[in-house]
Amino acid sequence: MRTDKVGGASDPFEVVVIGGGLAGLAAAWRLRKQRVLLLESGDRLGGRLYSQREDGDDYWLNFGAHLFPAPGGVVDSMAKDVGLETLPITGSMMGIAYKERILASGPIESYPLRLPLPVREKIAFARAGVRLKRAVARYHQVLSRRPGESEAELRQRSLAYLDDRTFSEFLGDLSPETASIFACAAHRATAEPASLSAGSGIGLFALVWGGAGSLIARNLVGGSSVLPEALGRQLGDRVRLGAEVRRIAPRAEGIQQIEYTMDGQAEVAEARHVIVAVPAPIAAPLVAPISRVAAESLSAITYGPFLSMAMRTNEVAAQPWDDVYALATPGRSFDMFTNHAQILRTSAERAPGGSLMVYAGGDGAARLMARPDEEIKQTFLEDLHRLYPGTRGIVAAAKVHRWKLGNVYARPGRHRLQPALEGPLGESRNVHLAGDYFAELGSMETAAKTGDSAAQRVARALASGG
Ligand SMILES: Cc1cc2nc3c(=O)[nH]c(=O)nc-3n(C[C@H](O)[C@H](O)[C@H](O)COP(=O)(O)OP(=O)(O)OC[C@H]3O[C@@H](n4cnc5c(N)ncnc54)[C@H](O)[C@@H]3O)c2cc1C
Repeated sequence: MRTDKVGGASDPFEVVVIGGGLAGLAAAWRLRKQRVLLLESGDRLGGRLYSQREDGDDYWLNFGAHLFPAPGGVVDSMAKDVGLETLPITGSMMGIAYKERILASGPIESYPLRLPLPVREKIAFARAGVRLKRAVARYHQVLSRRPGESEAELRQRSLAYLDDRTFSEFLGDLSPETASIFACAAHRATAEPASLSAGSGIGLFALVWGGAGSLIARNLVGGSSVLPEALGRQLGDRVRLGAEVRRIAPRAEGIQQIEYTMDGQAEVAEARHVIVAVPAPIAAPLVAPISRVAAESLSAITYGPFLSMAMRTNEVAAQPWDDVYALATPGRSFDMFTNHAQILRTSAERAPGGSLMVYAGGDGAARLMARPDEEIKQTFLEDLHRLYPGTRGIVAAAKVHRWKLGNVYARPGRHRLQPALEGPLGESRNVHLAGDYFAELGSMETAAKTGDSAAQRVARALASGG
């Protein structure tokens, strides 16, 4: 076993970051002028940001997160630091396809009237919609930041909002048809309405209806992976890929020992601070020797799966989905249809080809992801052709990706887990958590923000000799 300090020097690393998703990257990026090492178990950076682009192709395949937050946040600032710029999405983001009808324009309040539902269903759907709209308005009111309130305090209030019941209980009795429409929305959080907390379900709609300033309103030309790749290039040898951390343990006062494997070899690094930026179920056993209570909270955090299929298409003419960015698709094998070429449809002349993705979340995704790739492809493609018959014959390539830990979601009672996760952990207060699970719904910005906050804490401690 090799013990790695700083390039052979006798001092330990100032900080080791575990996990190269956005949370870990934000931490490493903030601390790039320190002696920092980022350990990532996979063969690429980005975690749940994952896109692929063939050399010379204008289009990219997208498998994971793709909606970037509005300017002004941590993700935006990192992107700008490496010379990238996200662009506002101009296509429809709130479309819905139900049975044979596709609604991709007009006020959402009009959807219940325009969907092919029996009159009684339209009324029930409209009623639930009004309750939800009111709850979203209240959510924005209640959760606007109070003077002097810290991020952690705001998070705690946000997690506690309507955390005593499920989203199903909040929605009340719905017929199976209307319930399937709301279930499709909950699947965007990888949950079923009966397991999602009411506050979380309302927060999801607040996000989706959030408009241009929302956490999910922009795109990165070239694909989401362009950002982690650019950060990785600049971080250079501060990053180790294929480095799977197995254990963290206090070695001496103020020093943590990080055991990992790389290229089949056992390795050890030592560090004054450790930022653990891996999903909660993976973080739990890692921090157990340092904080039992944090490990227990991490183990109780819930994730659901996503199953995505990215497709390169080879159409030569304009298509009915050209102006659509995202469409909810209740009642199908997938819950969402997204058009990743939409951001490129800026000129009057429409370039041939395109890139689409469909994905499922929640119980349906869990069932289907157990099947072989070919069966998943066939199931998704048949449904896609029913949705847009024009897709028949133009799908040149389709690739499936399984996200077992697709996204984090809050169950009722979630806010009680939070205090154990905030702030430095352990006797030496030098182990820190970061990740999207700090919020009731995972997002790029939460991940990056928590990584950045942990890094700022570390920078302050190092500056004062800690
Ligand atoms: C299909 C899909 C669509 C999504 N859409 C959006 C969207 O449009 N907008 C949005 O804001 N969010 C979206 N999300 C959520 C968003 O991707 C996540 O919230 C965010 O990227 C999480 O970042 P993270 O750094 O916390 O975790 P991750 O991205 O999961 O990063 C954790 C990293 O740790 C590594 N790791 C794990 N174990 C170890 C170990 N033992 N040692 C070393 N490394 C380890 C992993 O390989 C991974 O790279 C989506 C997610 C999915 C899956």
